[in-house]
Amino acid sequence: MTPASSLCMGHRQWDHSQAREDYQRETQMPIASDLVSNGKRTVIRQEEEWQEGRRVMHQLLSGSNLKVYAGMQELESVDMLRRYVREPDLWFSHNFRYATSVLYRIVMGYPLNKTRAALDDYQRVTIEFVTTINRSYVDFFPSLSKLPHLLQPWRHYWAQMGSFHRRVFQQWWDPIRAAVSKGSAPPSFVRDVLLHPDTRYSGDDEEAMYLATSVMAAGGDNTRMTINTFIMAMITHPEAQVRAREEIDRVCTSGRSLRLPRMSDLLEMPYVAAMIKETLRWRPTVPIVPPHQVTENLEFDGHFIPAGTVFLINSIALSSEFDNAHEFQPERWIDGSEARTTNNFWGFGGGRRICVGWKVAEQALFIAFARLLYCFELSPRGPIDNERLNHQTVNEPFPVKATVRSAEHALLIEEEAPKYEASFSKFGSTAK
Ligand code: HEM
Repeated sequence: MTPASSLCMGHRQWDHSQAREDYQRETQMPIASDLVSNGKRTVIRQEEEWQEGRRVMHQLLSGSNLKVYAGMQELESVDMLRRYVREPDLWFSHNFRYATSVLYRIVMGYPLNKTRAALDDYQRVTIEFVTTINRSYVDFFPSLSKLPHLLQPWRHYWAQMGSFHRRVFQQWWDPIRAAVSKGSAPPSFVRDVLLHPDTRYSGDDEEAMYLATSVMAAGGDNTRMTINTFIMAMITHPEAQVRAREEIDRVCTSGRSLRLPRMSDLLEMPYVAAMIKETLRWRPTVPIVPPHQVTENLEFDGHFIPAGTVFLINSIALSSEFDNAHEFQPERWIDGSEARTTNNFWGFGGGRRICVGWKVAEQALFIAFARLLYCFELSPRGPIDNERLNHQTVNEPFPVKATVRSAEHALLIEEEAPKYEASFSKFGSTAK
């Protein structure tokens, strides 16, 4: 991959370019892909190896599956709200737990029954991988990886990181694999799609492990970071917080009767829906999408782009094209398509490689945003620099005060909690 020049295409033609669906990744990344990912993390796999995984992952976008996932997301969000009430200072940790639990239920089928140490390892793996992409000069000049190993002093460091990631994945995968083989696994992406005989997935056990854990990691961590960004937006733009809450109150509060927002409220809450795009525009969760490659000659906006051209989607540049780009203004997206998150929007990438979990993410974010705002006032608990999101830290990234809005809201959360507990204890353990 050799980016030779830079051409700013802008965001306005996004739908046009996306519709061509002719992007693939043929770019080699000897560090991020080969050494750190054993060549098997789907998001940076090359076209041919990637296709089989993508065929299988498409099930994540099916309407009937999304309904099941919505139930899981509603359930897990109740646990998140309860944790916010009990330990408000650990808000960032509750966001992480919610995002990870949702993906664990979807992919592996179980509620999140992991120890703190296992969760920390898992988060470290994800953060390490994400910060590896586009980081090493070897990935920009892949021919360096053809040098004799003795002349590649960087190899050892990255290979060790890759071994650690593989070990952690194995610890998460083995129990699920065993439960599926024994016939005791609950419904999940792994049981019902990936390892199901009808799917005829052609990868071996290791391929399956990387696919399942890639989906979990890509989905969980991007969702976590986006919720953190949303919290930052709320504490620095109180007017947006008030406006969203008014919209949610209109739907969920009637006199003294309260109910939690539901997934089915999405169309009734255009401002909250628009917050999804605006959060991802304001401070993009994936600032630079992994490289794409044009597979046929393309005439685009007066430019000729030959087949084989490698290009990057630079989310930060696209985001800054807007009026008042540094302001958080969800209303800029209210055009009737605010609830369809990939319409005219690049935050989930594009073309054939577009994020396969964007609908899962849309649901997870909507329910988290709406429920957090319905139940909590969010404000800064110290000085804030809204450009420092500190996504890479496992500690509090910026100081936040989350205050439950009233005793009635706290009670509502407690009343919903037994449903979550029941779903957890059915698996032989209780929520910690
Ligand atoms: C706010 C949350 C999310 C953001 C911002 C996000 C963003 C992205 C981006 C930018 C890409 C690369 C697309 C491209 O190359 O054009 C991607 C790929 C991917 N995402 Fe997401 N994503 C999110 C949530 C999820 C969720 C919830 C899942 C799983 C359910 C998921 C699974 C994946 C996978 C598996 C890939 C690789 C797809 C492939 O290899 O074909 N993501 N995501």
